[in-house]
Amino acid sequence: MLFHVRMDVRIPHDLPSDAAAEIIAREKAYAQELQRSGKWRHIWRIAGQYANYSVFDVKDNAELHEVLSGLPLFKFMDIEVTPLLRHPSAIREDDS
Ligand SMILES: O=C(O)CC1=CCC(=O)O1
Repeated sequence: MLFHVRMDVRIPHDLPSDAAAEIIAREKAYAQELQRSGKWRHIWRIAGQYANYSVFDVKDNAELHEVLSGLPLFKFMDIEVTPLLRHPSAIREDDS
């Protein structure tokens, strides 16, 4: 199943910068591993915001929840999920 996900990152201003940097480094490694696995299909920075639009390809809602709740930045994020399905007018064969 495909899901469009918006993540807004809100790291508290009083979090020490070395702690923030460590979490961000773990977030990057986690995200890149999921991209290599094919579960995290796209990640795009939203221009001018500490936020991204992503597309996940996972088995079901439960797997999406597991993936998202495992994000090192999870507790500092607002996350909005939109389930996707193939549009009847789509012509790309690999978009389903
Ligand atoms: O910077 C972000 O948008 C948050 C994030 C998600 C995966 C990642 O590496 O950073």
